[in-house]
Amino acid sequence: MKILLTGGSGMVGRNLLDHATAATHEVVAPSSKVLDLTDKQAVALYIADLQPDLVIHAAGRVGGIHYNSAYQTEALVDNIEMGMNVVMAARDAGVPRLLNLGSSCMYPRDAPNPLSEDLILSGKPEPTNEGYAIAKIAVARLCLYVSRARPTLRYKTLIPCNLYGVYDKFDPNVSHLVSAVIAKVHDARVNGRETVDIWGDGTARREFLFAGDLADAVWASVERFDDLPDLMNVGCGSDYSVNEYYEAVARVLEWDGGFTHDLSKPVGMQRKLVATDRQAAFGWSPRHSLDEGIRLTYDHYLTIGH
Ligand SMILES: NC(=O)C1=CN([C@@H]2O[C@H](COP(=O)(O)OP(=O)(O)OC[C@H]3O[C@@H](n4cnc5c(N)ncnc54)[C@H](OP(=O)(O)O)[C@@H]3O)[C@@H](O)[C@H]2O)C=CC1
Ligand SMILES: C[C@H]1O[C@H](OP(=O)(O)OP(=O)(O)OC[C@H]2O[C@@H](n3cnc4c(=O)[nH]c(N)nc43)[C@H](O)[C@@H]2O)[C@@H](O)[C@@H](O)C1=O
Repeated sequence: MKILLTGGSGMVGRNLLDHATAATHEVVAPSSKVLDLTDKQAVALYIADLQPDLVIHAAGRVGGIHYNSAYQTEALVDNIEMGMNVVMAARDAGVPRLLNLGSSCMYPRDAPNPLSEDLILSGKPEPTNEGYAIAKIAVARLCLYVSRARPTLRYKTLIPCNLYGVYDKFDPNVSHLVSAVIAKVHDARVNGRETVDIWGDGTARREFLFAGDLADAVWASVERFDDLPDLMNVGCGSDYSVNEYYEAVARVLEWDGGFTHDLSKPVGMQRKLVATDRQAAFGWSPRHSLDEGIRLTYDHYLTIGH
């Protein structure tokens, strides 16, 4: 198939391109310099000209809790513009299949865990990523509306839990938990520091999936697209406390220092574990343990000049 991949230079996009299945398709992955997805007309012309069989929308303006709470305008506007432009251009060009990436941030702050797909829009999102969540919900809903109005077009959304992995972002201004902890513990290790700071009291819980596993789930969804539900969580089915993620990184990086807690930092949702019933029924599950994923991510981190 001829596949348009947006976000090909990002963590998810690069893991998708590295996956063996990518080589069995014609994957076209324009960079943001070639195709700015916030430019509605450029996107419409590009997709009408390319006429892909499938679009994988993996582009996004995304950062961890600090970025998303500090840049709510950009998180809302960029993600909603990119998503609307890509979905509407695909619809108008008659692209038959589209796979959109949402996020577990779409779920209401106070929804019961594990978070099942029917809970979307059942309550207010987490304030620290409200703009991002609204954009993600809007684009996921747009996919549903387009498919309902034109049944020959199947536009579906995967809802990944938090992600980490090779090609992740390690800058503390934009990084998510696991990549941030790897950078902080590495810094303590090489500079002989005895303590590392944890944001919050460390009791919040998170589910982190290795990005290589998400890529595998996306390709499995592409290969068995007609069996895929319109909306499906992608997760590892278990979560850990923030404190436990710090302990896991210290274990893998073989650092035996201590931890302090900075209670002035944002904490976000107390828990964010996605339900994996639909994922199990679809017949997919992740392969990497947390320690294996941290090891692979750290090996990558060391290759990029640290
Ligand atoms: N990371 C996570 O924990 C999670 C991520 N997701 C979702 O997965 C997707 C990928 O995330 P991730 O790989 O981590 O993100 P990254 O920040 O690593 O990559 C984002 C990608 O989007 C591209 N992009 C951003 N703005 C534009 C634009 N205006 N035009 C064209 N391309 C643009 C970037 O290109 P460039 O570098 O050129 O700007 C980059 O390729 C996103 O939709 C995100 O919301 C969902 C759940 C968790
Ligand atoms: C995937 C989803 O996830 C994002 O929300 P989030 O899950 O809250 O993001 P996070 O991974 O950055 O934080 C997870 C938890 O970890 C704690 N924490 C401790 N110490 C550090 C630390 O040093 N850095 C960070 N970032 N968090 C820390 C932090 O206090 C919080 O409790 C959305 O913005 C959005 O990007 C989105 O799509």
